[in-house]
Amino acid sequence: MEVKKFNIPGVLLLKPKVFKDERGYFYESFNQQKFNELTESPITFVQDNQSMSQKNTLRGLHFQAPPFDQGKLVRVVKGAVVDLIVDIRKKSATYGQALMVDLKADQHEVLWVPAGCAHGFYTLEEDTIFQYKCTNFYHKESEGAILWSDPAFPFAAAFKNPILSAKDEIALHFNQLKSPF
Ligand SMILES: Cc1cn([C@H]2C[C@H](O)[C@@H](COP(=O)(O)OP(=O)(O)O[C@H]3O[C@H](C)C(=O)[C@H](O)[C@H]3O)O2)c(=O)[nH]c1=O
Repeated sequence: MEVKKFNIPGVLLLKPKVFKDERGYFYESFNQQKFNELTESPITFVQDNQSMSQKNTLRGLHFQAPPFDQGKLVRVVKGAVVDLIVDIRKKSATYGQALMVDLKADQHEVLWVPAGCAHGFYTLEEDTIFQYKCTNFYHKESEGAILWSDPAFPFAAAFKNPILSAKDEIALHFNQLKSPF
């Protein structure tokens, strides 16, 4: 399996081996042993999520505060996204840094987003299906959101007038965030 690291510590892009034959393809989208070897820690997942979004939708930037913080192992099942990550770990050398990672269903890549990062994605195709494993359960009271278009991030220059939820329309500016990490 190929693995790519980024400037934000802990973020990993995994490219599993894809087996193709006359029927189509097969690949392991998650393998606990291989994942533990890569992250060098016994990370387990307790909840799987899936969302479908129209083209030009932006979901995020979201996180859950400890003790309900979530690491997410994300992938695109249909369509394509630009995955959006911001490091909100106060003691991190990359605190406030943003990352954009292209994820396309036909590339079969899986992205690990560690807890302590705000996460979102922007859809590039109609009916894009996004699937992800979470290391902690959903806990609404622990949810936090940062405004995707904050000038501290490069996202507003990249995406024009995306479809947003009411919650995401009014999220906090980054400089108002009191990060719980
Ligand atoms: C996240 C979540 C939501 N919900 C309910 C709450 C709402 O009634 C409905 C839609 O939730 P929301 O609008 O927060 O969904 P997204 O905007 O896709 O949120 C996600 O967006 C970005 C991409 C993330 O990384 C997070 O995993 C997650 O916050 O599903 C649940 O019942 N369980 C859950 O785990």
